[in-house]
Amino acid sequence: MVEYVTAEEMRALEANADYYGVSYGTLMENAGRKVAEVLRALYGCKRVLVVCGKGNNGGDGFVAARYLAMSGCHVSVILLGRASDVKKGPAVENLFKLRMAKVDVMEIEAPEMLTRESFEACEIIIDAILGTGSYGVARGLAARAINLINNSPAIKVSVDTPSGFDARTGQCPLCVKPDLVVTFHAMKKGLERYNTEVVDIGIPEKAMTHAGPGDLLLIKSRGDFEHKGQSGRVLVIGGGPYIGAPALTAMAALRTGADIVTVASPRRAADIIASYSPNLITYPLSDRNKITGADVDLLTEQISRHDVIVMGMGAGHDPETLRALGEIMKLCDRVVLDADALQPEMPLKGIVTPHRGEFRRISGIDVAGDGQEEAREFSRSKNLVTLLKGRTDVITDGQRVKLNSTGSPGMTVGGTGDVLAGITGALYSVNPAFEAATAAAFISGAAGEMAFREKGYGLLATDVVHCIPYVMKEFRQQQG
Ligand SMILES: NC(=O)C1=CN([C@@H]2O[C@H](COP(=O)(O)OP(=O)(O)OC[C@H]3O[C@@H](n4cnc5c(N)ncnc54)[C@H](O)[C@@H]3O)[C@@H](O)[C@H]2O)[C@@H](O)CC1
Ligand SMILES: [K+]
Repeated sequence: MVEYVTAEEMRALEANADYYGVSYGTLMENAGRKVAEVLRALYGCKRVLVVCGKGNNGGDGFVAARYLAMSGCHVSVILLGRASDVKKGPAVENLFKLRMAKVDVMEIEAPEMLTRESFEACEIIIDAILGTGSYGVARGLAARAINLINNSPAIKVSVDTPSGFDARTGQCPLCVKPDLVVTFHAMKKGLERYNTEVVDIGIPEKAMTHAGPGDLLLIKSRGDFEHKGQSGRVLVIGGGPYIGAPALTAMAALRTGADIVTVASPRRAADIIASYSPNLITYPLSDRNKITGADVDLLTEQISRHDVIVMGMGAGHDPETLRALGEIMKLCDRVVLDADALQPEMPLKGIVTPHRGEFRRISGIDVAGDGQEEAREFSRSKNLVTLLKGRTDVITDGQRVKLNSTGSPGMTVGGTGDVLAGITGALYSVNPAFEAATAAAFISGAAGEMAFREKGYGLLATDVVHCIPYVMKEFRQQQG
């Protein structure tokens, strides 16, 4: 079976590779070198014209041109724009290296500079105009260059995708008609119709198996939405014997970007939580001290008004409370279940976030090794997503499995599990369960690492909450 990656998944893999030590620059170097190698092996050292765009696809073209020139081939380069239009770090660096290697680069400042003659005086054209960053129909200089390339008798080799190919849709209304596509890492949907060679560019195994910043690129969060409420409404149901736990969950959900977070708690807890922070909306339940059967009807409307319910934290295990939690669970559709809501007799669904002891309680299984197989089988049989917490977290929907190894030793302090549940709830309110749980595990651990750098073993769960927006901002900005 052919393994496909989408343009978004490729971006995520590249970001994870960078995080796990193979930089964007190294990936580009490998990509360009591989194109030059394939071309030399198939066609020998002919006169080559490399047509480069301003993004990273063009960057690959600069690298390929340098390698071909170094191996003695006659190479010239057309850049569709000015050198100053090349903005992305690795592409800028490789344009510089190309100039240092004394390869002629012609900067195209106006459409008239693109003439038929320049595309006919070569035997091979490397098409490095647009890659996976392309969307919609090719425009401007790119469109003109694509037409001229297609009218040239030269052999055409496309870098990663034929320019003009929209990797999001697999559509190609106006694109280069290549003799060969050299695509990176894995097949992209729609490329089957071309003569395509897949080459390895050194994305490390860990970038695929482990959560990383790339997993944040696969989810939506605040900033991807325009109106209030669109970034998610989360209802936290918990509290009773413990009061801080649901408050931490709610604060974490807010810091992750949820628009509206409501905490439904027994009255005593609700009053105290309301006094913690003006950011928290509380919904007092019927009893003063614990969640009871009388709350089931009371919560029906609240549940319908929120996108995701996060429940269990701080509720205690009074039998009446557990019975009520089970009944409330039946009313929920999208739900994150933690702590006291993790009981074997409950109708578990959505995302469960057990540590190993809780996992034993709900599955009857004592995890021996890394827990991957046990968690996967449990998720498959219950049709839910498991986020099994540990030194290395396991996230699985029964089919896919991701590991997460962010986190710090200081996170053994109480309350960090409540924080993770809150992050998970906020992301799940606007994303699919598996992607939300994976990104949540990464963010929670990375926030814990940041808090540990600042506070060492004195870190508190509230410090982790404080760091959530910083890590989300940092990792979303770091893209090649
Ligand atoms: N991110 C990375 O580090 C790596 C990226 N790689 C290469 O980078 C490519 C993706 O790079 P980018 O994300 O920079 O994107 P591209 O280089 O594919 O294109 C980006 C540029 O094209 C413009 N554009 C988009 N659609 C257009 C259209 N229809 N008509 C005209 N212009 C259009 C955009 O405004 C942007 O300036 C991959 O295909 C691959 O070749 C490889 O170097 C491996 C490493
Ligand atoms: K291309």
